[in-house]
Amino acid sequence: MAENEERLRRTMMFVPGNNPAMVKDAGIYGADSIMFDLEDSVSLSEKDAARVLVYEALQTQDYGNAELVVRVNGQDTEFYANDVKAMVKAGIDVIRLPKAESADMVKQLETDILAAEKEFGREEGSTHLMAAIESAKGVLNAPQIAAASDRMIGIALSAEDYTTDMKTHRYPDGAELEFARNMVLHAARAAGVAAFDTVFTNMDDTEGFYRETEYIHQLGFDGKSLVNPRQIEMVNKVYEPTEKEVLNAKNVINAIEEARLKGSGVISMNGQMVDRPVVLRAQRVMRLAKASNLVDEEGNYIEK
Ligand SMILES: CC(C)(COP(=O)(O)OP(=O)(O)OC[C@H]1O[C@@H](n2cnc3c(N)ncnc32)[C@H](O)[C@@H]1OP(=O)(O)O)[C@@H](O)C(=O)NCCC(=O)NCCSC(=O)C[C@@](O)(CC(=O)O)C(=O)O
Ligand SMILES: [Mg+2]
Repeated sequence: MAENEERLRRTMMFVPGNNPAMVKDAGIYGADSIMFDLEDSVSLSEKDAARVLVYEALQTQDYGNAELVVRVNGQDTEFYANDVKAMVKAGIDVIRLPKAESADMVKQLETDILAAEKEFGREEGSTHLMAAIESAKGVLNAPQIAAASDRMIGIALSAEDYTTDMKTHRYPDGAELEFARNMVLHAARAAGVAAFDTVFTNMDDTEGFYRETEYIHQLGFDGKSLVNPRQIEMVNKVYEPTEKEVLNAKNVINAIEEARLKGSGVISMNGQMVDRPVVLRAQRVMRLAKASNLVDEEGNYIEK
């Protein structure tokens, strides 16, 4: 990936940290981000074993280009400190803080990561972090949470815990999540970090999964947290640009490059004004097209 190119994070798949087969094979499904879980999918009696299993896997397995994330246990647990230390030592890309409710919690994680980087000789600042918003308090503090650290890559809505906190549960139309989704999304965008929608847990409801993914794609989320590899291809399908969108994006990028050579930042293309926001959208379409193998190295659409 080029230095300044924004990483695509359409799919962030949870992998229970106590399941050796799933941990070993997690790289074969093509998720943009693999998220090893040490928190709620791991029973209390297996917490230490899961940490060791994930640590070993990070030393020995090849997960290709996937971003590697670990969801550590909460800061109020006896496992949190050892989780953070072990994962920083292993060289994890991102630590996901569950049940984030304040900027102070994020700053605490930042402090703990820095201490571990120093202790284990990791480059300072090389470990990134993200926060999961799982309660009313977390939603209301989402703007401060998202902006709390330079290491922050994104915030995620966690609807299972959130709906429990709100004394409701999940409904097919998602009305109970409307406020939280919009808060998380706006907080992320205002802080310049990624926004992840929540997991969808009914593996057999393909229609419901597509409906929810199309909705959050329309809102502007970068992607979703997932619990099963079968969901990856469905999300990628929803985020895949159409041929018309790719051709238009390519034309926009060509036209603006020509205009810049002539010293102009705004042009008209087919009667439509093309300026910076249009160019940024076109660049994102081209990144998505590349990830879906719709274009060649030069960005030309590959006819099927
Ligand atoms: C759901 C199910 C049991 C279904 O099992 P099934 O057996 O029907 O799956 P199949 O499709 O038949 O599996 C076909 C092949 O894929 C392999 N495979 C399946 N899943 C895989 C996977 N995840 N990673 C790698 N490999 C996988 C499998 O081993 C098999 O491999 P093989 O035998 O070789 O063919 C299974 O997927 C699973 O355990 N998921 C993870 C659950 C989990 O992590 N929950 C915690 C996170 S949520 C949470 O905490 C709430 C939250 O906190 C969220 C937030 O914060 O966002 C909030 O508050 O909202
Ligand atoms: Mg949760």
